[in-house]
Amino acid sequence: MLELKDVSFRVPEDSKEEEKGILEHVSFTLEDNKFVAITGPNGGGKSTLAKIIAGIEKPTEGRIFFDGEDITDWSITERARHGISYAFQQPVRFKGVTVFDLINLAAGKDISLSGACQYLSEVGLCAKDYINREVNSSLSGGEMKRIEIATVMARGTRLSVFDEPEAGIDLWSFQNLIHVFENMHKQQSGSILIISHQERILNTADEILVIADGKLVRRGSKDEVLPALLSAAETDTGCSIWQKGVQN
Ligand SMILES: Nc1ncnc2c1ncn2[C@@H]1O[C@H](COP(=O)(O)OP(=O)(O)OP(=O)(O)O)[C@@H](O)[C@H]1O
Repeated sequence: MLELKDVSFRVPEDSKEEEKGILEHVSFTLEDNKFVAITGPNGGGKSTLAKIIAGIEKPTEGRIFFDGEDITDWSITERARHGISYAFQQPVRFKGVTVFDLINLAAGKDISLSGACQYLSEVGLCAKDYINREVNSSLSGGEMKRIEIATVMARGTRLSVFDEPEAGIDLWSFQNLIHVFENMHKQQSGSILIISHQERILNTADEILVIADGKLVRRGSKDEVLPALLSAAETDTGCSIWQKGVQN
């Protein structure tokens, strides 16, 4: 379904003529109906990779294919139209738009109030308290995250990319969030690519990719990757755990 071929993303270094490599020669394929988690140290390049897949950033090198078609030069809108959804690490707010409008817009067709409320309930929000609220700064970060996850569910696209959906979500809601992703996966309504630092989310994945220092340093099933990450995390600190415990 999705294929990244030798993708790099470089930016000019401040006050230098050299370039800084944020992502370096990343290649992988993502099959239909798979749940893939991307993890790795802070600043490793995970969000940049997600943005490149969604079309928010353009790779400086390499190509991206979706169903065999080269989508590297496609805009976010074109990618969304062809079935790629993206949930931001820090969701965008829309003044003057209600939560209902946003879910309705995401669904791409007129849905009933109860249909929209169902999505909110699934992400642990009391629908009647939120459905008519404006998507503005009065909503907390955790509420925004959950509303955004509800909109991605309403879109029901072939590939849903979530950037740290757990960020800012309280512990109780986090348990429910795990079920949301488990259910999405069970329903096999598309592929899920999720950036996460949470063991429980990584545990739900069919496959884990580890991105460190801009490179794909490890890829495998959770049984292959997770034990190495966890044991390294117990005995080590800092960036080296990602390199040491996870090398092929
Ligand atoms: N456009 C840009 N210009 C300069 N530096 C950038 C740019 N985009 C990303 N970076 C840098 O690239 C590195 C990777 O950022 P990215 O947000 O992809 O990391 P991450 O793995 O998602 O981190 P985290 O786990 O903290 O969310 C960071 O050091 C970031 O500051």
